[in-house]
Amino acid sequence: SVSFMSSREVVASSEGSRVKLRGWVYRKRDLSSKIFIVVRDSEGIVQCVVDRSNEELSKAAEKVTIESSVEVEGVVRSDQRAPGGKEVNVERLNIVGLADDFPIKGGESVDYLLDIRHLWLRSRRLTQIMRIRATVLEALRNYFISNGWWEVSPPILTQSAVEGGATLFPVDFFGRKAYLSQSAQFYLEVMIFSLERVWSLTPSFRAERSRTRRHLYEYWHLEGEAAWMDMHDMMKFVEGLVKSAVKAVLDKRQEELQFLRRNQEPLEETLKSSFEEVTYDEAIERLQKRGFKIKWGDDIGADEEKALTQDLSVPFFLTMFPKHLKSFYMKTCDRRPEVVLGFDLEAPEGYGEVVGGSQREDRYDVLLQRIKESNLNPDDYQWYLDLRRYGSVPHSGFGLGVDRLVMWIAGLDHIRDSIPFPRLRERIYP
Ligand SMILES: NC(=O)C[C@H]([NH3+])C(=O)NS(=O)(=O)OC[C@H]1O[C@@H](n2cnc3c(N)ncnc32)[C@H](O)[C@@H]1O
Ligand SMILES: [Mg+2]
Repeated sequence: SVSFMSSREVVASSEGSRVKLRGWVYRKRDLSSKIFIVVRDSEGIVQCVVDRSNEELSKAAEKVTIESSVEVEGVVRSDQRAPGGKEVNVERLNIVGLADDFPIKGGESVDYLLDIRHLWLRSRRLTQIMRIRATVLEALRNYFISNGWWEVSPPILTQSAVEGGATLFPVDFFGRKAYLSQSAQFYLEVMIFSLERVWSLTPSFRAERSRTRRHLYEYWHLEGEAAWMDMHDMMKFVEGLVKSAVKAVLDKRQEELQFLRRNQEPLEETLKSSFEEVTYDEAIERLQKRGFKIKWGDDIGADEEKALTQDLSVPFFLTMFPKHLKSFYMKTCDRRPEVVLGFDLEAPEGYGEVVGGSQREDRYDVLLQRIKESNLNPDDYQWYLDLRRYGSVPHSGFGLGVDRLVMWIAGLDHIRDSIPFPRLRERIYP
């Protein structure tokens, strides 16, 4: 007997082949002499045709509803009008699960579609995006592993604010205050004294004040930390990491990029170019030339990032920030103590920051001073300070926003479509 084939295999089968496929009813058209049923599976769609002259088959075909799960058996026939140029002449149709009236018919509001995200994720557009996301994740993991970095598993329940107290989500931990992790960084810094080069992929949580198209409240955070590497060493590694993800999508997800009508030129150019380093000083000058009322020491926010990246096709590094703009753990520049060895990777086409990283302050007394300057309680960071008391080493690290990287590579307008279940200011359902 014939075994089940994917929609891709069916469309690739030659005329006259007998095939069996299964999936969900994506579209249905009821005509006088035929009923067209388009079946969707994880690989794509296939048009199946029921001839009305077959009464028993027609009864089943009339009964089937959108998103019903079905098994189909029949013979492949070429027809240029059908998706992929092939269709199946149905000889057997088994309704596995008859669907209720499917609530998505087209034209629904974004808010309503987010309310039924658990059903909207079946849509072809989100399915293409989730395949791109999976390929990005696979490439990122493989890049670390193939370069000999060790995956570690940091805690999510923590008592340390890494990126400031304003975006912490507090958790009641049996009467003690804890927080959902903003970043695994400090725990990765522990691990470099044994494994030297480590990485983790975890959810990070940010109680963001601003609602923008590139902020989630729970996002997927790929972080790396390495002993002996300085800021520029780490920037070189990050460039290779990001390029590996872009290359994987260009090589393996062409169908999806074309379905999304993503202009691939910037991605292709990214692979052919090296990422420029633009210092904060230079960025301020560029913004002033563009008419921004900005001076040295001001923050470079979303609008400024957009202006700096809008007309570019290749990511670039923004480096050497004023100390007061950045986190306490960043190492100050010996030549310019008012500047820290921090870097952000800015994605082109207006997407902005996708990676934040730095060389870390490895001197105990300077780090302690920076903690105090930042109005933090040194007692909360005693274990982190300890790392500078027992064989401290120069070291650097970074955090990459997976959802932001997917948003840029797939060319999305809003970060919410880069992740299956976006956590937004008003949304933790479904
Ligand atoms: N190990 C490290 O050195 C990471 C460091 N402690 C850190 O958390 N840096 S970061 O705050 O810039 O966040 C890193 C990246 O994490 C992403 N990010 C940061 N915040 C968000 C939100 N709210 N939504 C989505 N993505 C976000 C964005 O791409 C940032 O560049
Ligand atoms: Mg940042």
